[in-house]
Amino acid sequence: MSAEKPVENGDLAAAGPFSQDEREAVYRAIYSRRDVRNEFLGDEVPREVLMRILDAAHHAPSVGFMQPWNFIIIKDRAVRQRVSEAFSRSVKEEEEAAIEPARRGLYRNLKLEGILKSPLNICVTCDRARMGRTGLGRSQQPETDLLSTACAVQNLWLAARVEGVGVGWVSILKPDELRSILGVPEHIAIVAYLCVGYVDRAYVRPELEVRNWARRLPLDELVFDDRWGERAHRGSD
Ligand SMILES: Cc1cc2c(cc1C)N(C[C@H](O)[C@H](O)[C@H](O)COP(=O)(O)O)c1[nH]c(=O)[nH]c(=O)c1N2
Repeated sequence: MSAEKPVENGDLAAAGPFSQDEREAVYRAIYSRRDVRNEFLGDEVPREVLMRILDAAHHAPSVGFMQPWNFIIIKDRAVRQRVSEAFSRSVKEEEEAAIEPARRGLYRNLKLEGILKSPLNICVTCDRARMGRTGLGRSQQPETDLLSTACAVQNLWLAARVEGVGVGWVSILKPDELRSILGVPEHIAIVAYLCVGYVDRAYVRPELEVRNWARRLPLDELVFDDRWGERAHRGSD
């Protein structure tokens, strides 16, 4: 794909607004998407549903249209058992000790993964050399390949939501342990380990908010006008 080609009629189409119902559906997916740990039903997700979700992930934006992702679908219970053990080791040996002592009791009561409870797990990886070492858009920000892969995860998460499928991201795992369990080559970065399965109930607010671990920050405090820290134009827009 290197010969120059002019844009033709038909390469562009009307990009009009969504109808009210369509808008509401998209925002509903965004606001009701949750990180799922414990509510998995265990029923198998049919291949065609899974492929719709992965195709949505595959339509995420990516730097230089690099599409650096791969998706490893993990159903084998023995493999998930090994990942679950790696998770428990990481919690006990490192993460728990890093939590401030006053919050350790609360931390221990949090459920932070559904590796075995969900019927399948997906590991999302990033091939950092897929389009050559530094493709279009990466000369100044090489990490944008990883960011692109995170965009794919978000598409996956939202598409799963509209299919009634819950997703939980587990990052309390050493990438090298995952690499060895899943046979991921050295040059491929591990970006996300996801627990995936049908759910019939979900938290209305983030579970970490419900359990008093953190609260949603007011958007107003996070938005600046023109320069960091400035809120000069608020109310006059
Ligand atoms: C990169 C990354 C990594 C993790 C998470 C998310 C993301 C984006 N989250 C989920 C996280 O706790 C959750 O998104 C927030 O608490 C907000 O809740 P909702 O996603 O809105 O339900 C998460 N949750 C969990 O129980 N164990 C984990 O290891 C992680 N790791």
